[in-house]
Amino acid sequence: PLSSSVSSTSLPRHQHRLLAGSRNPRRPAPMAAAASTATLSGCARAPPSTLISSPSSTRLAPFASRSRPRRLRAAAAAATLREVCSGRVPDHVLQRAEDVGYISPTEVQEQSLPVLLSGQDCILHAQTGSGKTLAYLLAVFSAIDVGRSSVQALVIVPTRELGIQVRLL
Ligand SMILES: Nc1ncnc2c1ncn2[C@@H]1O[C@H](COP(=O)(O)OP(=O)(O)OP(=O)(O)O)[C@@H](O)[C@H]1O
Repeated sequence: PLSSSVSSTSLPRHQHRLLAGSRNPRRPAPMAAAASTATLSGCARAPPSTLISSPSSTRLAPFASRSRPRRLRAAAAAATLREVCSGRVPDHVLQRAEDVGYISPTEVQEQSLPVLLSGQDCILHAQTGSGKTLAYLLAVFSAIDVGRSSVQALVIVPTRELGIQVRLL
């Protein structure tokens, strides 16, 4: 149930999509789907997908400058990352995030985490290096049960290089 205004082929490679609990098993997730889990709360009756689109995403830089992380707009956020996650992300995950310096959310995180953590489908549309990966990983951590040994979330990325980056984060 993706937003009908966004087709799976019209988005550039760097965009990530989070499909939180597909409600239609006959409709496969698009190739660019970044993560999927069947255990997000409220997924069975979640409203249609939300498209989070950072204004800066319409001004894509040349490929050379997109290939390295951008300076993040984190300091201007009103709430801390911990506050935005509002008790839905395990404390040890937030503590680890703070230990490595993730105190304030980036713009795309600030906008998307309330939606993601409520269990809704969400498409994140923002420049490379804007913090999309951490946003959907926090949503995954809020949904999985670390006591279970079965696979509960799947992150699919289009290149091996991106897979390594996600794993490092
Ligand atoms: N809230 C934050 N505070 C500080 N640094 C952050 C924050 N969120 C992410 N970062 C760092 O910013 C860098 C870019 O983030 P990330 O890889 O999540 O961006 P992205 O939008 O997913 O990029 P891409 O489109 O290339 O996959 C990473 O090095 C990450 O560690």
